[in-house]
Amino acid sequence: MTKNGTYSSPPCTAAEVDPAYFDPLGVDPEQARDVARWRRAERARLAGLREGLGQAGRAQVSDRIAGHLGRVLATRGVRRGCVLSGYWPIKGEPDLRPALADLHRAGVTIALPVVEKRAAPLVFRRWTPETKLVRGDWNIPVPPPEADELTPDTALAPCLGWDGACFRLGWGGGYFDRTLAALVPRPLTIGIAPFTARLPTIFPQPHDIPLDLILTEDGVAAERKHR
Ligand SMILES: Nc1nc2c(c(=O)[nH]1)N(C=O)[C@@H](CNc1ccc(C(=O)N[C@@H](CCC(=O)O)C(=O)O)cc1)CN2
Ligand SMILES: Nc1ncnc2c1ncn2[C@@H]1O[C@H](COP(=O)(O)OP(=O)(O)OP(=O)(O)O)[C@@H](O)[C@H]1O
Repeated sequence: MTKNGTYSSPPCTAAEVDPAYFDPLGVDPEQARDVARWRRAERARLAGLREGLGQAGRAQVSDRIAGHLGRVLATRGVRRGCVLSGYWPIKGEPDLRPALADLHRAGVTIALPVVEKRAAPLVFRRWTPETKLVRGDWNIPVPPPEADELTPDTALAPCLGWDGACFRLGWGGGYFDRTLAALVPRPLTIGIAPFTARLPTIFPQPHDIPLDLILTEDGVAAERKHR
């Protein structure tokens, strides 16, 4: 600490030593509060927008995303023996469960995310079409505790909102960011969302980790060239 109360080394150093470390002192508290408030309002607006698509509109979005997913995964080398984490859709998220079942039949090992500890990285557990799910945190159906724990090499991340730099706005728990910060090597990450959930920017904060690509009903809508 220097005499004017600032630290003599930049706040990013700790995160470089341990990528799971996120320094709250690296954030201007006033700006962080403004962004948090804006995100809360955007989450409500985006959830309403998705609601407005109606069941039929959402089903069409889901089917079209599923149609693109196979090709994107094949291009990225996801095949038999790979571990892909999906998600069990909640609150109008695109429903890719039929695609997950198809991938399972094609020999891809499927996992689902589980909140086993609040404010901690997600755990991934094996799912097959025969798995009897149990109610997890936030009532999200999850594989039972005895299902194998896996490390995904590819992860699907449902997005409430997304931007052109591949940043994701989720439900506000920070779970995907914490998980990606802790996973070395980082899996290939694919954000899943309707195209209309696009934002000019999510005002990325130091803890936000961009995804590798965003897949919408129109196909790949954003992509990072360098991982
Ligand atoms: N289908 C699906 N499964 C998923 C996710 C997802 O986005 N979709 N997640 C993706 O990460 C994880 C669960 N994410 C969660 C995110 C927030 C809260 C939660 O309790 N939210 C509080 C607000 C928290 C806050 O603002 O600090 C709430 O709404 O009451 C729970 C789980 C894992 N599984
Ligand atoms: N690596 C991290 N370490 C500590 N806290 C983190 C980390 N990543 C995110 N958080 C905290 O989580 C909170 C929510 O983050 P954010 O608004 O980005 O959520 P989100 O990505 O939309 O949610 P989710 O991933 O659960 O859908 C923030 O207050 C942030 O400080």
